[in-house]
Formats: sequence, C-alpha cells, structure tokens
Amino acid sequence: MISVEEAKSIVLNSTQDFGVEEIPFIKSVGRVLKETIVADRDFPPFNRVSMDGIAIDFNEFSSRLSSNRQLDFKIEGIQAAGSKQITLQNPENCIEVMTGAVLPNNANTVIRYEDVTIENGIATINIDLINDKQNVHKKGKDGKIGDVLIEGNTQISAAEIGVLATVGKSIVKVAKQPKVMIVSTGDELVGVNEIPLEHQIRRSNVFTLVSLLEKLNIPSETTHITDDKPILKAKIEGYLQEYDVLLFSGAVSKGKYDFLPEVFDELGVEKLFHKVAQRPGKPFFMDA
Ligand SMILES: Nc1nc2c(c(=O)[nH]1)N[C@H]1C(S)=C(S)[C@@H](COP(=O)(O)OP(=O)(O)OC[C@H]3O[C@@H](n4cnc5c(N)ncnc54)[C@H](O)[C@@H]3O)O[C@H]1N2
Ligand code: MOO
Repeated sequence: MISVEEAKSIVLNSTQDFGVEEIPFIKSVGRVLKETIVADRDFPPFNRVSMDGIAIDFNEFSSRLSSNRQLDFKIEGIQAAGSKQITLQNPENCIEVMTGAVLPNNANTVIRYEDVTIENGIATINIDLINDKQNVHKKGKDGKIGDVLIEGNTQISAAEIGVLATVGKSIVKVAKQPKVMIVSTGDELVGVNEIPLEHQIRRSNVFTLVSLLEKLNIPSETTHITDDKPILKAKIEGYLQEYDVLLFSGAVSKGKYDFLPEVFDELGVEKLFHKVAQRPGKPFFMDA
C-alpha cells in the first residue's frame, strides 16, 4: 500500500505526449497551443481614428488659436472605417472621420463630434484645449509585426481565440488529446434508464468520469463488461490496441470476481501501484 502523495506523484510522472494535431481555431478552446503565435502585422495596422468627429492638422489649429482666429474648418470629405486612406488637401480644412477609420493623410488630430458644431459644411470647434495627435491610436502601439502574442503551451481561452482570429490563424497546432475508453465492470450494474431490481444498482461512475474529462476537453467512450474473465481479457486486449487511456471502475479489489489485476498481469501491462492509503477508493490500481 502506498500513500496518496506517492500515488499522486506516480500518476503525474506517468504523463504521456500524444503528439500534435492541427484543428480549426474556433474548436481550440481549452486545448494546449503547440506553436508560438506572432503578430502578422502591426496593431493597429494603421494610425487608427478612435473617436467619431473631424480630423485636422494640429499646427493649423494652434496657430489659429494663438492669433485668435475663427476655429472653423471646411469639411473636405468623409473617411469611413473600411475605406482607403484619403488626403486632407488643404490644411485649413478638415475631414469627417469615423472610429476605426484610417487617419487621413496630412491630418494628425481628431476632435470629437461632441466638441464641434457642423453647419453648412463647416465644422466649428467649440473647445480650446486640444492635444496634438489626440484620439489617434498610433500604428503599432499595441504590437509590432513579429511580436510574440501567445507563447507555446498556453491553454487556449476565449481571449486567445480573439488573438488567433486577429492574426489570421484559422488553423492552429494543439496537443493531441488521448483516445479514452471508460469501462465499468460488475454484474450488479444496470443502465441509467433502467429500473434496478432490488439486488442491482445503476451504472453511474463512468458518467462522472466522462464529465470530468469533458471539462478538460477530452472526449471519451464508455462500455460495460460483465464479470467473466475470458470476456474481460479479450475485450481489454482489443482496447489496449485501440485506445491511449483505459479507465476502469470496479473489479480491482479482493472479491472472487475482481478479475482485473490478474487480467492486466496476463496481458503484460506494467503495474505502477495497486492500493492507496485512502478511503474511499483504497484498491486504486494504475498501470502503464
Ligand atoms: N465622438 C465619439 N466617438 C466615439 C465615442 C464617443 O463617446 N464619442 N466613444 C468611443 C468608444 S469609447 C467606443 S468603445 C467606440 C464604440 O464604437 P462602436 O460601438 O460604434 O463600434 P465601431 O466604431 O463600429 O468599432 C469600433 C472599433 O472596433 C473595430 N471593430 C468593430 N467590429 C469589429 C470586429 N468584429 N472585429 C474586430 N474589430 C472590430 C472597428 O474597426 C473599430 O476600430 O466609439 C468611440 N468613438
Ligand atoms: O467604451 Mo470604449 O471601449 O472605452 O473604447
């Protein structure tokens, strides 16, 4: 018999690498990333307008302010998000700009609609306090092309999904999940939908295990084998070929029909431990 701590360390030292696979990024939540994700361009990729309003040349504004001239700017055009960059032709004018748009060429400062009055195609700025380059999210401020955005071995969450989408990673390399079969044993067990006879109980443990694995994003299958040694042996021999991990519930104790330890031995699987100093679950069995 070994302690819980010893058992835990044996389990954790028996981890296996099941390889790498490529999957659609949207299916990768909860999976472990097996590549480094880098920025495919600067972010933002252009000087990006961050307020709806007008874009002007700041020098023009400050020289007018210092010489007490009118703060009215003729509107030359509109720069919408998703449109190619346009150019402010005359520095005495302005361009209406939308959040997410490219800052027009020759403009460097954005004033919000809330601080402007627009009448007959002329925008008049109603405030004095304006900072050079305000309301512009500078190209590359969040990240430069080639910057590492997500390190390998990160567990992918919703936040990483957004980053993967941003850099165009539609297919992503992740650690492969093991193929798992969960086996219940015992002639006393009946299905969840069945009404057990007095001497029977419903098969429940396997579904707890399925759910625990589902939480880790590991799909699994379940099956039931009756307490018949030749059948157990034949079935387990097949599962050992087909699956990476077999989980068993029952048949590892001292009972007359607890055949699993013998079957494992006959099939040549290496026993790592059997019996852990814990209650419940003392006859916990693990092999490699
Ligand atoms: N004059 C003012 N302008 C803005 C104000 C304000 O108070 N006065 N508020 C700013 C704030 S704060 C925010 S937040 C934004 C919200 O704007 P919208 O809800 O109208 O969103 P959009 O302008 O359409 O987009 C904003 C930004 O996000 C980018 N975007 C949009 N959809 C997506 C998507 N599916 N995936 C990636 N990126 C997306 C878009 O290109 C813009 O860059 O308004 C400010 N302006
Ligand atoms: O509401 Mo906005 O997100 O402050 O930029």
